[in-house]
Amino acid sequence: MEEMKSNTVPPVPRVGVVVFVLKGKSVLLGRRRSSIGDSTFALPGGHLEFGESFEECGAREVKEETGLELGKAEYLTVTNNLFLEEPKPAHYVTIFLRAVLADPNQVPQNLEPHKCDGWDWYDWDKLPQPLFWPLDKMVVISFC
Ligand SMILES: Nc1nc2c([nH]c(=O)n2[C@H]2C[C@H](O)[C@@H](COP(=O)(O)OP(=O)(O)OP(=O)(O)O)O2)c(=O)[nH]1
Ligand SMILES: [Mg+2]
Repeated sequence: MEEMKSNTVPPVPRVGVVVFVLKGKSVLLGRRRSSIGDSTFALPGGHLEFGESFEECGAREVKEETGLELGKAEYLTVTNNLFLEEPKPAHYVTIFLRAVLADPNQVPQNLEPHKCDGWDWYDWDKLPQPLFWPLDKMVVISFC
C-alpha cells in the first residue's frame, strides 16, 4: 500500500494512566523530567500497555517509578489533552485513578531519575507550583 512506503508515521492519540496516591491529606507528586511538561509537578503514571486494565497499568507504573505497592485503585475521571506546543505534538487521553498505599509505612524511591527529580508527599491544600497543566486542569474542573 502507498502509505506503508512512507517513513512518516501519522501521530495517534495515546492513553496515559496516572494515580493520585493518597496518604492522609497528602498526595504524591514529583517534578517531571520530560519533553512534555518538563520541571512541572505531576502524578506518577505512564502509558497503557496492550491488554492492561487501567488499575493494572496504574499499579505497575507507580511500582516502576516509586517502588510503592498500592491498595486497590479506583477510577476517578478522564481528560483529553493536546500537546501541540511540544517539540513533537502529542495527544493523550488521560485516565485518573486514586489509591492508598498497601502498607502506609512505605517510602517512595526515585526509581527513574531521568524522568523525575524525586517523589514527595504534598498537602492537598498546598499543592506545589507549577502543576503539570493536564493535572492542574483536572484539579480545577473536579475540585474547585
Ligand atoms: N505521569 C503523568 N502523566 C500525565 C499526567 N497528566 C497527564 O495528562 N499525563 C499524560 C501525559 C504523559 O505524557 C502521559 C504518560 O505519562 P508519562 O509521560 O509519565 O509516561 P512514562 O514515560 O512514564 O511512560 P512509560 O514509557 O513508562 O509507559 O500521561 C500526570 O499528572 N502525570
Ligand atoms: Mg511516568
